[in-house]
Amino acid sequence: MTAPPVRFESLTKRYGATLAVEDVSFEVAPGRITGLLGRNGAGKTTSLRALLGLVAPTSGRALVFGRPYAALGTPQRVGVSIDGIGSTPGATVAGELGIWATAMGLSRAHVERALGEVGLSDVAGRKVAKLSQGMRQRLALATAFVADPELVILDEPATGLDPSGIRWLRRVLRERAARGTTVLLSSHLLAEVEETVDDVVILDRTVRYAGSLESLTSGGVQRLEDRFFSLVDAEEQYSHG
Ligand SMILES: Nc1ncnc2c1ncn2[C@@H]1O[C@H](COP(=O)(O)OP(=O)(O)OP(=O)(O)O)[C@@H](O)[C@H]1O
Repeated sequence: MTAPPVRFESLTKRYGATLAVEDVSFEVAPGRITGLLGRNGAGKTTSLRALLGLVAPTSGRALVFGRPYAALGTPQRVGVSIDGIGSTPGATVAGELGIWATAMGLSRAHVERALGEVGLSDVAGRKVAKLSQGMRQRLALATAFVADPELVILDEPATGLDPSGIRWLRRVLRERAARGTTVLLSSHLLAEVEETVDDVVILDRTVRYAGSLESLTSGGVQRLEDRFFSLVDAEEQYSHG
């Protein structure tokens, strides 16, 4: 049997006295868009960082195509956008993306295709430092897309986008998924991703729900936000978070 693109097996991570994630298990289905949803501090980034080998689990494991990410051998299969994975001060848009492409042994044509896909071709020569937050999100997406990967992992891709940017993101991710790419994205913006995701993992230190959006919302009869709060019982914390 082929391994799923992403599989968490009882992953627990402690930072000293803080239990960031506990006994997290779920799978991401191929060719679908899965939203890892939770309030601030629910453990989304920790889970994605553990998946990418950027933090060591306290116990359990998280696998990409059945292996630890570091043991994948073909990292080009996975595109990643997550905070803290480098950005080169002073680089231009095309220069920054070119650094990634070169590191992965890709050609200039990959850079141009990815810039086109995220609508940044016209600002290829602009300094990254001069980009708006929305354009930075597009560049982060281009970084994830540059190798034309089978799996894309995006930490909070909707943050900083205005309503038209969110619509645009939805369209770009849908087009990717239609071509067979699997997408795992994290978000604390429930309304923004409600129309984007096929499957949902609700995280509140541990998994509160993992399954299709359709089942969670009874085919759209209930709002994702209402179902979310009924599962995590965190309205108070969320409104202050
Ligand atoms: N390096 C660290 N050292 C200590 N505690 C940490 C560290 N990283 C995260 N935490 C804690 O672990 C918990 C989960 O944080 P995490 O960043 O994974 O959540 P999140 O869902 O991504 O939140 P946000 O949406 O705010 O980024 C929080 O209590 C956080 O304070």
